[in-house]
Amino acid sequence: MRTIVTHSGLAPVALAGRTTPVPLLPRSSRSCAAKSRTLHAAGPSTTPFSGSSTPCCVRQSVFRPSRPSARLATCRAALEEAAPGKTVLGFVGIGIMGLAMTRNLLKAGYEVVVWNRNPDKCKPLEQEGAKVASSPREVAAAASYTFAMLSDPEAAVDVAMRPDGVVAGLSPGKGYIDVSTVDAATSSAIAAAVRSAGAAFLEAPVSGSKGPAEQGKLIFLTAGDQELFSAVSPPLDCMGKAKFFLGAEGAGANMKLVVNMIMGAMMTSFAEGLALADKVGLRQQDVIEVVGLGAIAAPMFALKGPTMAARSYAPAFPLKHQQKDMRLALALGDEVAQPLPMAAAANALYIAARRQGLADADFSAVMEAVAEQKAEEAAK
Ligand SMILES: NC(=O)C1=CN([C@@H]2O[C@H](COP(=O)(O)OP(=O)(O)OC[C@H]3O[C@@H](n4cnc5c(N)ncnc54)[C@H](OP(=O)(O)O)[C@@H]3O)[C@@H](O)[C@H]2O)C=CC1
Ligand SMILES: O=CCCC(=O)O
Repeated sequence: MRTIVTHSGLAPVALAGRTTPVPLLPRSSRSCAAKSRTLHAAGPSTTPFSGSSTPCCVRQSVFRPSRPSARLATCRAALEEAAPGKTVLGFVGIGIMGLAMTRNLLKAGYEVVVWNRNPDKCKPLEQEGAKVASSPREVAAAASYTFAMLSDPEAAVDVAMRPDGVVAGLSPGKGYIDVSTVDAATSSAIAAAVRSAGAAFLEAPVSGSKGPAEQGKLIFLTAGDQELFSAVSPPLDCMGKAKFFLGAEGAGANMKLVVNMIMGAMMTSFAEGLALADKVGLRQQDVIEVVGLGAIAAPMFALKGPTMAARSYAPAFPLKHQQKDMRLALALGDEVAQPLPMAAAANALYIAARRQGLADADFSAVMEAVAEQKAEEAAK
């Protein structure tokens, strides 16, 4: 597992529901007890709990308000490194990704307590040894570290903060790791609620889809409490091939939105290319092969091209989630006055595909919106 501890020089913080970059004050970092595989890629990172007894990899000053933060006041319990046979893990949100990720934790020998809104989705995991809880609170109360993989910001907030939600089951010494794709403000709000319960928070959205989730080859884009990052590194390593610690919470969410915005626009461009090729009598299979041999070759094109040519869209990454990510990325661009015209055009196509009833199909079904648009244009 590749581990990278880095930071961007700007720590995203949520202010009045917005994500605002705050400059980090430069200071030399010092490395202590760093894991041998930890690579300090780009300078210092943020300091985790000041009162923690666990050594951190890097330390630095971060601009903070003069009032002591809730984080420093409440999060003092040391976090134990997770280990199979010793640590109980929780997982809420057993969808496409949650199912595959939990399976890898079970395979690694962890005791796992799970919850899903639709309890039927927990049944296969129960047969594989997971315990099924009746609420998110029950999961967090039973587990040392609880992971969440939920659809969108609304679901993430609800599962964390409802009366029988995760936060109600947390206490000092526990941690909450939200691996859902959400915006930085949502993540910061959840982080504040988690810390007010005395627990630690890590946002850890993932790059990689159903296949990498099944193969334990996800890429974790984490930020938040670095001590929790260290404590849950063993389970992260069961589920992924690389993990980044990017600084204060918000940085992981923003990184994920940047990556998925690029991916979403790449997919629409690819779909347009396939549609145009078809219109001018080229074989789509030939286009896929030519693209795969040149400078714009991409694993995504190789994986999705043949099924797009066959107009078959079994969901690995549901289109409604890709459209949500485009929406969140555009909102982020709006906040920081960054024009994103390509992403905006791509987003319109994902919206069109949703209107065609393709929200639950794979995001490559945006092909149908492209083809439809071309047909409409031709009819004009
Ligand atoms: N699929 C992929 O390739 C990837 C997805 N992601 C991100 O991971 C997250 C999950 O994706 P994925 O597993 O594909 O999606 P799914 O649609 O398969 O799963 C969504 C999960 O969220 C739960 N959920 C939705 N709304 C609520 C709610 N209001 N209260 C409680 N639970 C709720 C669903 O419960 P229920 O079953 O009851 O509906 C389900 O467990 C998303 O944020 C997505 O963007 C990130 C990387 C890759
Ligand atoms: O959020 C979904 C990402 C899908 C992928 O990285 O392949």
